[in-house]
Amino acid sequence: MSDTLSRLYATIESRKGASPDSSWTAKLLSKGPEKCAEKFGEEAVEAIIEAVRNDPEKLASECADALYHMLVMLAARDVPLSAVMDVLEAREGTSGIAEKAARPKG
Ligand SMILES: N=c1c2ncn([C@@H]3O[C@H](COP(=O)(O)OP(=O)(O)OP(=O)(O)O)[C@@H](O)[C@H]3O)c2ncn1[C@@H]1O[C@H](COP(=O)(O)O)[C@@H](O)[C@H]1O
Repeated sequence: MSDTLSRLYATIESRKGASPDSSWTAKLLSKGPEKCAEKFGEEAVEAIIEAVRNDPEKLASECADALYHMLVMLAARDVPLSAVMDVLEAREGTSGIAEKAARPKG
């Protein structure tokens, strides 16, 4: 599963500097990191709408769009997918409830 994401991230990286006429990724990246972030936000909202509507097929499709646009947003800021995976791996085995309780109060 994460192999698919890794391959997709590598494809997105390879589009840096490609022609915006032939690649949607290149077109998006050429608009800058802020636009990429905005686009991710739009796609995330579309996924939320399908989750609320409870349409499993459309939810899966919108989440695929959101994941793709999240990877584009990361690439636009030169944050590798491995950095995200490292954070997730470091959290493995720690309950979210325990993590929240251990946070410094402030
Ligand atoms: N996974 C995706 C993917 N998901 C969604 N999209 C595109 O993201 C776009 C967003 O859809 P929208 O409906 O929001 O587009 P829109 O309404 O025209 O956008 P606006 O003009 O309203 O901003 C569409 O053009 C989709 O085709 C994707 N484009 C590319 N990929 C992957 O990226 C690879 C490289 O793609 P290119 O960079 O185009 O070669 C592909 O082989 C795929 O694996």
